[in-house]
Amino acid sequence: MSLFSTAHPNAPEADSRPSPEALAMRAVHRAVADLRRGTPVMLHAPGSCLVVAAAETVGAEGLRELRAVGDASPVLLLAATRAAAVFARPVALSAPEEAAAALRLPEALLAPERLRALADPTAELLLPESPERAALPALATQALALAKLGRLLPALVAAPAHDAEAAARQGIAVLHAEDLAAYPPSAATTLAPVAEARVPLEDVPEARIVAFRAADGGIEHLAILVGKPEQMAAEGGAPLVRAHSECFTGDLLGSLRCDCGPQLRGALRKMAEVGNGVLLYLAQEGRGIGLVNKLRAYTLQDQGLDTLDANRALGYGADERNFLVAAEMLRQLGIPRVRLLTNNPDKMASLAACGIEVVGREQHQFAANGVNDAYLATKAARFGHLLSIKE
Ligand SMILES: Nc1nc2c(ncn2[C@@H]2O[C@H](COP(=O)(O)OP(=O)(O)OP(=O)(O)O)[C@@H](O)[C@H]2O)c(=O)[nH]1
Ligand SMILES: [Zn+2]
Repeated sequence: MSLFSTAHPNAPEADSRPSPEALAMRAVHRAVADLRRGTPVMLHAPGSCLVVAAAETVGAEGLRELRAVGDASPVLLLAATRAAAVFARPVALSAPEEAAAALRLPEALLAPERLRALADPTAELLLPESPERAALPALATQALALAKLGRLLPALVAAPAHDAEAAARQGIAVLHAEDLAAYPPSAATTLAPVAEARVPLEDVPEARIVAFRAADGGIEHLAILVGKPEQMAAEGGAPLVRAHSECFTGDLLGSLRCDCGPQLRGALRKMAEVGNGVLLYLAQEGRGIGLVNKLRAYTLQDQGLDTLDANRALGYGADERNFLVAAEMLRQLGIPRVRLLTNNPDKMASLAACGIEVVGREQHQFAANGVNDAYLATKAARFGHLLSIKE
């Protein structure tokens, strides 16, 4: 029987439609993918529409499309921290919750390379004229949140619009603001194990890897199981667990800028020593800002900012992670109680808030290496990590 035959046993019923949640998630993914490609998308809420494109990816074609759909000339939306640097002075925000500012875009600035430079604090900012502030359009903060979901710089060309249907007819993805607001929790609940294999490791001969995939189409999260932690949990024990956020540079290349490599290998060695444990390898590169933005943050750190202020200069928060995914993986593995290998009290609180019983903490500190000393000191001083730092 052909896979495409309508008589296929798994063919959907004629009247079966995806659930509202599935449709909402699909709309977010399409919007994120379009922003990453430089295509405009439209955000829609009762009474307002905003058409936006990412300043770092949009090209001439995307700008033409955006202007064809927008009602007024576009402005540039920036996170408040980035706006302050562009205006070369702190931006007075009218309300404390206002985390964004808008900039007028005269024709000279409405060019892809100018927009990229305005968005990116590591680029040289050569402005033909001094920038002026514009009124912040409705849905601006939601639009910037969408850019962050795509791990893009929170910087968007934006124009108010009135007709979502006309935009859809032009092939522009339309996203309801409420679907975007509901997105992060709904994505974590769709996690499911998709593959499992025995993978003997240098330090852990008895290791298994279980890969979990979410319906968000993102990179899979991995659980590395040492020994039989599920059995220990079933008998009421609390296995050793490390929730480790991916760090391409530290984990894979042995970068000296951070402590991730030693923490990863050290956690696995510790679990091998005690006979069991779970290392959750979470696809949360750069504390959730993605590898590209982490590299930008490193450039800013070489210019004198610390790891926290570098994130803020990019328009991101100090730590964009949540541990819903980690909690869901533990639940599905049958491990509701854990002893956590960490120096980060927020990680413990965050897992506990997601329903995991954290019965204890094991210190997970490794000696500074001469390059990461300031990074570790910042973690202790500004993130509240429980590290003992030698003066
Ligand atoms: N944005 C940013 N991310 C970084 C930087 N250095 C390391 N990271 C990322 O930070 C994450 C490492 O965090 P973890 O080791 O999981 O956790 P932690 O918050 O340090 O807490 P511990 O459990 O005590 O290690 C990884 O995703 C790294 O890519 C940096 O300078 N900037
Ligand atoms: Zn790292």
